[in-house]
Amino acid sequence: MSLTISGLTAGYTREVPILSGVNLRAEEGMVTTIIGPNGAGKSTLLRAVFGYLKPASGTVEHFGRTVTGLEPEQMLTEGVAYLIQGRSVFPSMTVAENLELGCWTIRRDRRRVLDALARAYEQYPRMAEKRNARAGSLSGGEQRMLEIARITMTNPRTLLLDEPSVGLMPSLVEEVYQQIGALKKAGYLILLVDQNIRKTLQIADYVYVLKMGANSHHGPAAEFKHRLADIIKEWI
Ligand SMILES: Nc1ncnc2c1ncn2[C@@H]1O[C@H](COP(=O)(O)OP(=O)(O)OP(=O)(O)O)[C@@H](O)[C@H]1O
Repeated sequence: MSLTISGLTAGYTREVPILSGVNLRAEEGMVTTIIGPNGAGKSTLLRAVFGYLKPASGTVEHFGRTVTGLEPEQMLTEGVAYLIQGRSVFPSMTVAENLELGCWTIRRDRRRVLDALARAYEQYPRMAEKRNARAGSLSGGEQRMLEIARITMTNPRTLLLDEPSVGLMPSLVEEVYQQIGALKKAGYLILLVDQNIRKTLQIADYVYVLKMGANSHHGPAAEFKHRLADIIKEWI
């Protein structure tokens, strides 16, 4: 099962397309990473897949269903979750309340919400310990853990992760990547964008390089570890 993007063209205005005919295929149980120079359109691609931007053309298929142009709420229902770039916890709300906010698509079914909370506490014991603490009192790494836990509350199959390690000190980056490793083991399809290319290549199975909104290279991560220096030279 896969997420397949074909010929996707999208932008923030009609006049200026940022993505021009992007193709990508990401598989279940694998981490697919998108790398490229600043402004290449990596975050824009995730936004266009999740429905924050309407594609001008092209298609997105998720686990055999066409999901092109659906709204973000519909994408959640389709089993796609999105970790947005930057901080997204509500600092004055508790950890438990933040997690409940992640239950958007199942919010009317209290039983399912409670089950989802129980699952999250089992998977993230630190969140269980701090369930009544204000999210703003957590460390930067714990806040990121809360954000990742929150996007799994609706039981998605696919996680779109935009810059999960940005702004974190190295030991916390390590923690976040361990978490992503655990999510991969759990079988999620993960599409990852992160400035920390070295870390992404350690965890990735497959790599796509975007340049100026279009495909440049792609291949198994193992190949990229040797070619990375040459590829980055091309960006400068
Ligand atoms: N909200 C926005 N409105 C208009 N243009 C935007 C917006 N966000 C990004 N852009 C433009 O879209 C292009 C691609 O940006 P995007 O953030 O997708 O690149 P990126 O590859 O993720 O870069 P970075 O690694 O720097 O985050 C850039 O030219 C950027 O200026």
